[in-house]
Amino acid sequence: MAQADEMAAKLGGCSYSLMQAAAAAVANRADAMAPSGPIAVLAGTGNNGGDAVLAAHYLRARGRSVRLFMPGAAKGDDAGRAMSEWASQSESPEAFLPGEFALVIDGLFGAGLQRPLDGAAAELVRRLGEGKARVLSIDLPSGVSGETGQVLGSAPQAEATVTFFRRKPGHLLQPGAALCGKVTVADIGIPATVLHQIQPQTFANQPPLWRHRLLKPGEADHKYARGHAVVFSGGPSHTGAARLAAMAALRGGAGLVTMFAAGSAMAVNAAHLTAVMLRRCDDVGQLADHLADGRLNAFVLGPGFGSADKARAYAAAILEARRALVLDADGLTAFRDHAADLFLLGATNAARLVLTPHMGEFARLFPDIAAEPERGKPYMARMAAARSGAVVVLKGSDTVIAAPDGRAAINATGTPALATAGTGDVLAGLVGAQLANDVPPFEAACIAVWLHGVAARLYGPGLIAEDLPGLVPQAIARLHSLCGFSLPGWPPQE
Ligand SMILES: NC(=O)C1=CN([C@@H]2O[C@H](COP(=O)(O)OP(=O)(O)OC[C@H]3O[C@@H](n4cnc5c(N)ncnc54)[C@H](OP(=O)(O)O)[C@@H]3O)[C@@H](O)[C@H]2O)[C@@H](O)CC1
Ligand SMILES: [K+]
Repeated sequence: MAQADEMAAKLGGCSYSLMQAAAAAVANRADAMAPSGPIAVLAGTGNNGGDAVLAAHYLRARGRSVRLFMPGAAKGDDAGRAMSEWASQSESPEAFLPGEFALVIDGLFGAGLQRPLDGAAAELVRRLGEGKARVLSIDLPSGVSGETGQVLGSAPQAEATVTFFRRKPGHLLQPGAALCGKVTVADIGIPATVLHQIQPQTFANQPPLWRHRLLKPGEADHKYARGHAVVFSGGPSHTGAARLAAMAALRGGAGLVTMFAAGSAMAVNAAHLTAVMLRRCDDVGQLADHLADGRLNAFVLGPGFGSADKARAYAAAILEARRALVLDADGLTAFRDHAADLFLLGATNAARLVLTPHMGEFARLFPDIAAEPERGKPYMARMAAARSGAVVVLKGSDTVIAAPDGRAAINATGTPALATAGTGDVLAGLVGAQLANDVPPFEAACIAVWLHGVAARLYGPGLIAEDLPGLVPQAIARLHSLCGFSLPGWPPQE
C-alpha cells in the first residue's frame, strides 16, 4: 500500500488529497454506524493518525460531538497538516473512557505498524476491549499487520474497518480478518494503473484472478473433452474418504472419474459406486499398465490411502508418466521422512503437482518454514511452493494457494462450517476435476478452493462432508453467473 501511495503521488496525485479522501470515507462510515452520540477518535503519530484527525475534523464540522485522544505528537507532513486543521487540543490517552462514547474511531496504526504495540497505544487498545466499545478501525485494527494478518502485541476487535484502494493480506488472513469486522474498501482516487505498475504477487482468491482459465460450458462438450480423473481408494475399511474425493471430482466437472482400488477393497467400493467407475490396482506394476491409457490425466492420491510406501511409489509413477497429481492427507504424510524425494519429483515435473496440506501436514514436510508462523501464511505457502516445485494449498479458514513462481492467493469464501471431517477429501477431488480439465495447477487449486467455500456456505450450519459434492453444481452455477457464462439450454425455457 505504501508503494501504491508513492506510485499515486508520482502519477500526479497529491498525498494530502489521498488523506482527505480517506478521512472523508471514514467520517461517512462513522456517521452511518452511529448517527448520534459522542465519538472518540484515537489518533497515532503517523498517517493513520492523520486520517483519524482529519476524520475528527470533518465529523465536528458536521455538528458531531468529537473528542480526540493522541499518545504523541504527529510526525510527517501530511499528519502535521491534518493536525493543523483540528482547531482544539488533543487529550491524553489517560482521559479516554470508552463507555462515554457511541463509537470509537481507531486510527492509531495502519500500514506502517512496525513493532508490537506497547505503552500508551497498548493501554488504549486494552481499554477498548474492556469497555466493549463499538470500534471503527481506519485501514486495519491497530496492531494487526497488513502483510500477515498477525497481531503484533494486541489489537482491538473492530465492528467495521474502512480501508483504501484495495484490501490488504491482513484483511483476509486470520486472526486479522476476524478482528476487522465488516471491511469496506473506499476509492480514494488512486488510479487502477498503479496496480499494473507495482505488479502485486499476492491476491484475493476471486474470479477475476482466474476467470480466463474457467472452462466455459459449451454445447459441444462430451465427457472425454472434460478429462478423466482417478482417485485411489484406501483398504477395505478405509474407502469413504476416496469416495468423497471421487464424487467431488465428478460434480466438479471431470468428464469421467475412476476409483483405483486394491483387490481387497474392490467389493466394498463396487457396492457404493455408480457414476464413478472402478478398476483394480494392486501395485505399481498394475498402475504402470493403467498409465498406458493416456486419457487418464489427473490423479488424486491420499484421502484414506494408508500405505506410505505405496503412496510414494504411486506418486513417482504418476508424475514420471507426466500426469497431474493432487497429493493430500496420507499422500503427504508418506513423504514426511522423504521430503527431498518429493521436492525432486516436484522440481522435475513442473506444473503437474498440487499439495493440499493443513497446517499439521505442512509442518511435517516443511518444519523449518512452519516454525516461523509470524511471517504469515502467504510467506509460508510461497516458500514451500518454491522449495517443492508444487502448487501448495495451505488449508485453514484463510486458505492460501501459492505457486512456485511466487504468486499467492488468499481465499475468502471459507466458513467455519467446513471444519468437519472429510471436507479436505472433497477439496482434493475438486482440484482433481480442474486438473482433469487441463486448468493449470495454480488456477485449478484457486478455483477448487473458491467453489469448496461457496458450496459450504450454501448449506450453512450442520454441513457434513457428504453434503458438499451435491452442492458443488450450485456453486458452479453461481460462479458462471458471476462470470456471465450461461449453460446452453439451462435454465429450461417454456
Ligand atoms: N498508502 C496510501 O495510499 C494511503 C495511506 N493512508 C493512511 O496512512 C497509513 C499509513 O501511514 P504510515 O505509513 O505513516 O504508518 P502508520 O500506520 O500511521 O504508523 C506509522 C507511525 O506509527 C509509529 N509506529 C509504528 N509501529 C508502532 C508501534 N508498535 N508503537 C508505537 N509507534 C509505532 C511510527 O513511528 P516510528 O516507527 O517512526 O517511530 C510512525 O510514526 C495507512 O494505514 C492509511 O491509514 C491514507 O492517508 C490514504 C492514502
Ligand atoms: K487503525
